[in-house]
Amino acid sequence: MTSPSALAAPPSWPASAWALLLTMAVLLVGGLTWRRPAFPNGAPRLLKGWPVIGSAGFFRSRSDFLRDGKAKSPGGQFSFYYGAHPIVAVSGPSARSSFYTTRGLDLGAGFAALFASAPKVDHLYDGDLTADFTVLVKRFLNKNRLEANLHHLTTDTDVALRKISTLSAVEPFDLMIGLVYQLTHRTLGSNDVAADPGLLAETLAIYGRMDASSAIEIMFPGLPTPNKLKRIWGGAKLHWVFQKIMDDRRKTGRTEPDAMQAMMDQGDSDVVISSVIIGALFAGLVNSGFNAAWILCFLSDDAHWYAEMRAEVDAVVSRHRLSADETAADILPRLSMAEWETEFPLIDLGLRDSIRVITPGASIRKNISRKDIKIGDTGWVIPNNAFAVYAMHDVHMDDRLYENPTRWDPGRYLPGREEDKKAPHAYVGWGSGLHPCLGMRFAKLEITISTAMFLAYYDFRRCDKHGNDTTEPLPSISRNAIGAKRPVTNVFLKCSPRF
Ligand code: HEM
Repeated sequence: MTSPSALAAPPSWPASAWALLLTMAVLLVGGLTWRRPAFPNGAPRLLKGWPVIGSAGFFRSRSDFLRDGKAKSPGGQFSFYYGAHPIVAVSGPSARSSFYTTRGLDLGAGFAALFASAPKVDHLYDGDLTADFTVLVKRFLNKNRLEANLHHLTTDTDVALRKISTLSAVEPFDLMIGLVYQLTHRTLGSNDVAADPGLLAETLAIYGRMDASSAIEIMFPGLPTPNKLKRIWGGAKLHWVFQKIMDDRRKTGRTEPDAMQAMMDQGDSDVVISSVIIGALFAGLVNSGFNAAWILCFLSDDAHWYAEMRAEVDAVVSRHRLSADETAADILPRLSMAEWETEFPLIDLGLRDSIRVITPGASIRKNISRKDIKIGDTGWVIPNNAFAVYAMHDVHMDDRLYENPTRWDPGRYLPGREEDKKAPHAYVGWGSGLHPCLGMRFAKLEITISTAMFLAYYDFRRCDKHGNDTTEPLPSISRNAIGAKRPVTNVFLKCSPRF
């Protein structure tokens, strides 16, 4: 038997430490392997991955991993493990239809388990966060609320655009991500944050630090990984900021016509309110901010669509002008919601194709139906309790549907081409089937406003970081990322005022 003094003796410590580590590793491997459910016979062929961690490529280079796996597998369907999670990767038209339309394939459960880059608040919350979030987002994004809030969107955009320096190069991603964050607070968050540049910057920075999802955290959901601790800390810090605002409102009796107040008035707890706001801001940031900026980049690279969309905006401005001395800044904020939604069809197509081109990654579901689910007519199944993933590129980059698919080309949706209608669920950029995006109306509204006002206020062209003209092609898009990203190198724009 080892005596206590022997344990304390310096030479024996490294050996004991190694033994302890080894034991932990064996327990971890054993535990994981033991917990891994086996794929039943009807599941697609299992792709062999690493022991314990499984197929790390799903995390490191998702698009390549799913493309290669499809190419190597009979019928394009395959199974793999990611840590303890059994996952079936589906592809092709028939599999896509069943992925998007089968009840029992749950979006929230898939997202919760295989995504880990949002601030984490669920440890504070004992209800069904996903279900509550969905109900509240639907409530706050209805037409009347959006309409009542419209003046904030145009005023905030006006203020942000007027701050643009016409002397130096403008980096569109910081500009648009900051603006979208502010507009999302106006609509689904707190006016106190939206109106305070300091609070906006402080809280936006917390999301910025959360950009990277952690492979280890997803593989080993029980471990307190640094990423998980960072997300918990981020969620807590955001909650404290929002709680302070709510306390102040209660103490002073001050009210605001915003989502935070509406939830306070109906008696939601502070944690529910923070959780909904944090989730909504995250949904806005990961998609809307990037698209708002990418559209400007694509326009700066495409003289035809730049001229067409600028003319569309100018025609709207002329149509609504009441006197000769009015500028676009006087006219555009007067537009009603219906006018914003119907008078900019080309900007809408620009956004549609931006989403198709820049959104990498995969849609995720979990089979919670308690039985195996058939993958279309492929003959394979998604086993009960397994996850299913569908890579967006499988359809969006299919050159049998989309001509020259990596090119941004809003004209591909116009009558005569209508490439997105060539097959069922051929466009999944706003979701499809059972899970259309619940934020689409708001996202379209804010991106139409930011793009139209940018085109109305400035002429712009690509430049380098010193403001000199450049003919360099647009930098490429990180297709292997898990969500939308900035370009791999910075893009800059030189802006000249139009009035
Ligand atoms: C350009 C901006 C946006 C794009 C491209 C986008 C895209 C999508 C897509 C593709 C899905 C379906 C995901 C899947 O099938 O796995 C989705 C779902 C969803 N989106 Fe968006 N989204 C955007 C903005 C927003 C905003 C601002 C919100 C507001 C909070 C939001 C809230 C949601 C919600 C709650 C769902 C889940 C719907 C469900 O569970 O059925 N989205 N979105």
